[in-house]
Amino acid sequence: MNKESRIYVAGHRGLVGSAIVRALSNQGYGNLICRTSQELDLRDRQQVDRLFSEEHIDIVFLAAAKVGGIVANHEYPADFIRDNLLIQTNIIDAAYQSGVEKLLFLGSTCIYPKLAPQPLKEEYLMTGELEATNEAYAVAKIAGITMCQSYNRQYGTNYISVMPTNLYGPGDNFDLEKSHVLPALLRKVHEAQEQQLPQVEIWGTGTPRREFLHADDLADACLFLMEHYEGNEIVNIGTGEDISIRDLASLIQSVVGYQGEFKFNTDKPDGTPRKWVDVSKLKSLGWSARIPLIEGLKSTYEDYKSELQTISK
Ligand SMILES: NC(=O)C1=CN([C@@H]2O[C@H](COP(=O)(O)OP(=O)(O)OC[C@H]3O[C@@H](n4cnc5c(N)ncnc54)[C@H](OP(=O)(O)O)[C@@H]3O)[C@@H](O)[C@H]2O)C=CC1
Ligand SMILES: C[C@H]1O[C@H](OP(=O)(O)OP(=O)(O)OC[C@H]2O[C@@H](n3cnc4c(=O)[nH]c(N)nc43)[C@H](O)[C@@H]2O)[C@@H](O)[C@@H](O)C1=O
Repeated sequence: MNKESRIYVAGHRGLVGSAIVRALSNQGYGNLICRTSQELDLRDRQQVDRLFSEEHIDIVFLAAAKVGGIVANHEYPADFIRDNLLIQTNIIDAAYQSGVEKLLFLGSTCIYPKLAPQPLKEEYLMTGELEATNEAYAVAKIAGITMCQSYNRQYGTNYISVMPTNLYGPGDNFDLEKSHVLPALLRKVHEAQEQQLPQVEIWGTGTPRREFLHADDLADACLFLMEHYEGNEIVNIGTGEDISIRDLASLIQSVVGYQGEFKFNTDKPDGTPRKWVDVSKLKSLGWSARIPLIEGLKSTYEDYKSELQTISK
């Protein structure tokens, strides 16, 4: 990858894709190719082939996917497996057919078994049963990883796969039914504060533990790996520190300045008990996360409030 490379960021309006575009622009990569889902439906192979034949793409960041929180994954498994298999298969194969130099595929730490030993090492892939709430999504991600590895072996391509932990940041999805926990709790606590509500509902027991990485750190890691890593082995991306959902809620409470209480709705699923990421491979390559959770929460909350102001104008 060099500063003249023609770089396609699939999913450039999403949480991850927009952070990758910011990072590429900040580092002087000027030839960026982007399409919204309205302009190009990545589930349609003909449309994908047309993009690759017209744009002479050198590099691909595959950050387009159907993404959602625990309940969305659980309720719409068919949509998650179909859309993700189509999007990633179309892009990976079109990239091969058109001679793309290098591609980065975004997986997720949900590919690891539900009860894998902690912290999650890359070698735990396919060593046990997946978490039921996101099995369909995880199977699609595992297919994407295997597809990249198989193309590398058979066709000599240079495709890498990264497994980020739970992400957050500006431009996240704040829809209460479909989003992940961090944006959902920021919104719920903010609205409870505004409306002076005494309680905020938290799904599940509050005991599951998750690791949260800011999207700008993730994007920085993706660029670093595209510049410095080649290989068939998957690479975890995280901070190496996790937190319980209950403690995350308390942290958000302090950021928003909310005085009310939390009520735990145990009719909602907990999901995987823990997803603590082993980041030793990434560290040994020379990269570590920089944005502390509390700082990332504060800036994401400020961003959320400015978005609300823009919408209300
Ligand atoms: N968010 C997280 O916590 C984590 C995310 N990841 C992975 O990172 C990647 C990006 O996730 P994230 O940024 O959070 O997701 P978002 O939902 O924020 O963004 C996804 C993007 O994909 C695009 N997209 C979806 N369907 C189509 C389609 N049919 N055709 C064209 N474009 C489409 C959307 O485009 P448009 O806006 O134009 O509609 C959107 O910009 C995914 O692979 C995800 O699995 C991994 C671990 C954690
Ligand atoms: C990134 C990752 O994201 C998903 O897996 P998940 O980590 O379980 O995601 P989540 O952020 O939705 O929940 C984390 C925890 O938080 C609890 N929780 C409390 N209150 C709310 C709440 O209000 N909303 C949500 N969404 N969760 C809540 C919730 O019950 C759970 O215990 C998959 O898409 C998976 O495929 C994937 O890759």
